[in-house]
Amino acid sequence: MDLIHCCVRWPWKNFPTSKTSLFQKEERLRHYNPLPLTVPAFSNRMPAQCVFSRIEGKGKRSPPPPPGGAPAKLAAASPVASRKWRSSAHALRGAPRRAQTPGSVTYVQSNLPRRPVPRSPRLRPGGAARAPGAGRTARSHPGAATCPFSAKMALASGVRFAPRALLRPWSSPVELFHHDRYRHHEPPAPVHYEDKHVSVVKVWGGTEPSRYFLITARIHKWPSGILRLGGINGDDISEAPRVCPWARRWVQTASAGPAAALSTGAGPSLPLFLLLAEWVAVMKLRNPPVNALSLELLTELVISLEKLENDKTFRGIILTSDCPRVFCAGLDLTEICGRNPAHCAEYWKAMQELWLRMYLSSLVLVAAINGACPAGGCIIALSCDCRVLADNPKYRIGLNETLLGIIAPFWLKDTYVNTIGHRASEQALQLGSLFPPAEALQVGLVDQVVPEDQVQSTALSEMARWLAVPDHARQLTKNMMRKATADRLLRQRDADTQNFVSFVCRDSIQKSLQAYLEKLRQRKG
Ligand SMILES: CC/C=C\C/C=C\C/C=C\CC/C=C/CC(=O)SCCNC(=O)CCNC(=O)[C@H](O)C(C)(C)COP(=O)(O)OP(=O)(O)OC[C@H]1O[C@@H](n2cnc3c(N)ncnc32)[C@H](O)[C@@H]1OP(=O)(O)O
Repeated sequence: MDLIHCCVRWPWKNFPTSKTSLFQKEERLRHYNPLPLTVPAFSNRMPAQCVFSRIEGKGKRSPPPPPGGAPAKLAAASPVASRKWRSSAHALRGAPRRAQTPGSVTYVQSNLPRRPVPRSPRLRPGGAARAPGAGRTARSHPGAATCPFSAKMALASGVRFAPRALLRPWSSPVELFHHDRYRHHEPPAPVHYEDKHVSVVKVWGGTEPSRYFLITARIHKWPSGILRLGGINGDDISEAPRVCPWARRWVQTASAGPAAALSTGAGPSLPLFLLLAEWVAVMKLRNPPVNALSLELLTELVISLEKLENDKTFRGIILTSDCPRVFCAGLDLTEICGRNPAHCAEYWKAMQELWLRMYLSSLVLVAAINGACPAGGCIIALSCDCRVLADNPKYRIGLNETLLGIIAPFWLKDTYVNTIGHRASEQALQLGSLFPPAEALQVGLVDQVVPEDQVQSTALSEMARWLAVPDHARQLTKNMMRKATADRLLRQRDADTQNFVSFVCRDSIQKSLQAYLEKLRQRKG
């Protein structure tokens, strides 16, 4: 099994959603001293992923910070680092204006006016209908002189934003643009911003109401090349054909996870205005040939889930398969065929544990089903919050236990009923139905059926949609919906294990399992 850390642009975890909190933050920010802040580093926990950067002056570029330097320190200080870092604006008040290090990453913010700025609506989406005074707001902002990037962005997009918005360390006009689109329920559209230092070639929005986006940026002052950051299309993170070495390194390390990016010290030195923070793990099942749930794989899955649950950096997991044509073949029949009762018991306990962990996981679990998904494979998928199935008639999904001469235990049945309803489950369970994609969608077993090459990207889109909901509310709701089903197993866990062991150890069942395995092997030949 593989754990791949994949970046999903997700800036909103700490973003105030209610009008009051938004207002409070604005009020605080209004009184910030407009001194330029040198951002010493970044932390993957910072709510601010967007760091405007500018290459100041014509001097030599400063080298990237050494490994274990400021970034590592800040990361170590995390999660309070971001708070400290934000409040450093206060600390700097009254301090002499610092000379900017050429090439250092700085916030684009300066000389903010203290006059009130219209607050609502904060932004208006750009496009043809430019909001009245859009350009004026940005141009008349004294900081605009030293901040052509933001001014131009405002002009180009036609959005009207308060200059102080630039102070908000967790946000940028680009983000605000999308946030606003989100609020107004408008479809996202590519936008184009220009500046002599940086041009954002395109901002690829997700489908509403997701708030992720991928940014393609050209960095003029660096050896030219287009750098695509983000990864909502699944795999664009390493697509950096001709970028400066720092950028390349950052992109490479970023795909290995935030920790790796930090440990090289590559992140903060980049002249990029986008840093990625919130992380989604992509878990790839890799137990060839068919990802049968062996005891080892079950154990691995349980451990990985626990790790990810405990690591507050993660908010979601995309579960998919690394084996061609098969998502998961369900229980590894060799683990229950010809084995002693103790082994069968251990095996079944591991299966229960995995189901309980997945079913009640506080993370968002999205199944990107890129292959056949029978029996236990289907249960793994049903334990997720959302399922995206590749549109291939060979990729069938369902609980086919009866065809093997065995019976789905009550908690498998409950999971089925909770997903597709009683009558459909009654029918499908008795018949051991395996649904092709179109039928699976119709019956409600999966949420989306998409072409095979779009499974991962759709799963990411789905993930963004689920992550758009505040964690606590989503988690409590999930718990409310699923707890009773999980509790039922928790109450009878030992009895269920005994049932399973005595059932599968029966001679008749062993014979039918053997025959089924034999049939599978012969079918191959
Ligand atoms: C009143 C109540 C009382 C008691 C209740 C208590 C307990 C209930 C008891 C039991 C409940 C148990 C619940 C079980 C849930 C399950 O998951 S059972 C497993 C069901 N799985 C299947 O039916 C899937 C079978 N496999 C396939 O259909 C195909 O292999 C698949 C479509 C997945 C892939 O097809 P293909 O790519 O063509 O591969 P092959 O068929 O050629 O297979 C390649 C090799 O893999 C071996 N294999 C396949 N599936 C399994 C498996 N599940 N376990 C182990 N091995 C498997 C196959 O034999 C081939 O092996 P070979 O290479 O030939 O050695």
